[in-house]
Amino acid sequence: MELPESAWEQCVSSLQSELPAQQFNTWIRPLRVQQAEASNQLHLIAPNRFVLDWVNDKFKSRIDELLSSADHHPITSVEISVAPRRSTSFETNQGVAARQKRQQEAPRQNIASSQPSNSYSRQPQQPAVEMPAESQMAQVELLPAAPPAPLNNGYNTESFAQPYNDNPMGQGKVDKVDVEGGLQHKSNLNPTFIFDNFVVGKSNQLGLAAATQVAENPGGSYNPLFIYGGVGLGKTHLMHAVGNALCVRKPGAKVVYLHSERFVADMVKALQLNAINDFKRYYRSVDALLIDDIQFFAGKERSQEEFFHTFNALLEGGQQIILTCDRYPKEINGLEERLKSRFGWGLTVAIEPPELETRVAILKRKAEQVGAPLPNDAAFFIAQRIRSNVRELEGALKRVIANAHFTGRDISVELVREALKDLLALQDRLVSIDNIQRVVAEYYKIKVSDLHSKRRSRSVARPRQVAMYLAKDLTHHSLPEIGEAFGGRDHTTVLHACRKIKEMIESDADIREDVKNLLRTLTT
Ligand SMILES: Nc1ncnc2c1ncn2[C@@H]1O[C@H](COP(=O)(O)OP(=O)(O)OP(=O)(O)O)[C@@H](O)[C@H]1O
Repeated sequence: MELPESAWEQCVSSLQSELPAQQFNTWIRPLRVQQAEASNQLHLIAPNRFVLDWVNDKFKSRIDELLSSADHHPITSVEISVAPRRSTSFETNQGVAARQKRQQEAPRQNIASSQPSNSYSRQPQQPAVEMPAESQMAQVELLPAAPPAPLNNGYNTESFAQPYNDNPMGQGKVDKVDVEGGLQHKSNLNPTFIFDNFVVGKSNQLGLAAATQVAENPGGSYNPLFIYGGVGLGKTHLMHAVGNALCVRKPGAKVVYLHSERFVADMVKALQLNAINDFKRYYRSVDALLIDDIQFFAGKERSQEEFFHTFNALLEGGQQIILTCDRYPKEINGLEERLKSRFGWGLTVAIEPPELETRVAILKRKAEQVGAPLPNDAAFFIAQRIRSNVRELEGALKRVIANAHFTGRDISVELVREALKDLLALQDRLVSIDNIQRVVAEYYKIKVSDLHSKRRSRSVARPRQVAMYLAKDLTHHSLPEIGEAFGGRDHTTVLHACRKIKEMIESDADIREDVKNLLRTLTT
């Protein structure tokens, strides 16, 4: 191994232990080492300017520090630049030729005018040469997308993009219908999922920043935009927000949202009806393709194959792709390697569960939207009880509002307690001190009795402190009560444990991960 590379590996593993997984995956993981000219130099490649600027701003000094003190071969000069343009089939002459062929094949009668109505400002593209992503950004303002093909084989393209009605607020996905040259196109965009009503906090600010960038520069260097994170955290909302913004920016833009299961179902249907070419043409003609929950592609080889080609064609044409997933691309089992690696070509951002203040802000905003006054103490009460999922937060709020409506009372903590009685009772069972001790002991592979014991070895003392911290955070027991439940300890011991773990959550990635996992187990 080249010396700078092994120094970089060391640096990466230090950063991995120092940073939250979300930050590590978003900013450090995509960096690549370029062949260095001297053993004390390192040249890193960032996939795009967004990552480059962020890394330079936030992590460069730490990277310099770690590399200059690398064990055997300190690096004295570190340079980071943006990835050169990819020299794959995407931007090769064959790629351009393929796209031109698609355009020529598209039937003339469907082109209303020589100006494409469904593209962003696009310029003819030069055959590709290796060039930095800077020039790529300008260059991907590309050719018109292939105009829509006529329907044949009796296959109605409308069915490609049925609304996928998974909106828990109950409005359903409202379709936008464009009629272009006889092709009925449905965007499936939910008009209520917009940037304006997306509440930002620490947990989702990266996702929002990336989505905003894409809305401002579709088909630019953040293509594809890959948003990942747990259930009900706002991935779909952000994706629609980009789509809606694109339609405002360019009325008539052909933006298509669909769930990955719909893509699979439509593909199967197209195969059955012998209409796979229509299927291909349809998806390759869009300005932006938004596919939700792509983990459902796992294990579906034919769909992956088809999606792979669609994906390539869209990227090649400078058309924006946005994908969401419940996990980091590399962690999707059953997905072809070539897709995994392509998913990381643009920008990958994580959305984390919202912290307390963001949960309160979301509740207040949602209540305001429906004109229901929600006092702060009631909002805090709900937000403290429902932690891991915005969709559940919304569900709880809906129940509270409905209860206030039917009983003719104002919303208060008391009313919240009544409206959410069954949910809170279930939670109380889940987050009793006994259960916390059981879950923590299981997680750290120790015995519950160890948590009660006087043993002070690190392997027991740290889990005990974590369990005390969780007991304070999740239950309503006082410090003396918690101390009592941990082998009759003093309340100052509990207080010390809570402070220590709180501090470690900031400074120690392992503890942060442990607490996050335990919270997830205990609250969902
Ligand atoms: N930051 C936020 N501000 C306002 N609303 C939010 C926010 N995050 C999530 N929501 C709302 O929470 C609900 C669930 O969000 P969404 O459907 O986008 O989640 P998801 O991450 O795509 O979940 P899944 O993985 O289940 O598809 C939506 O109604 C959305 O509007």
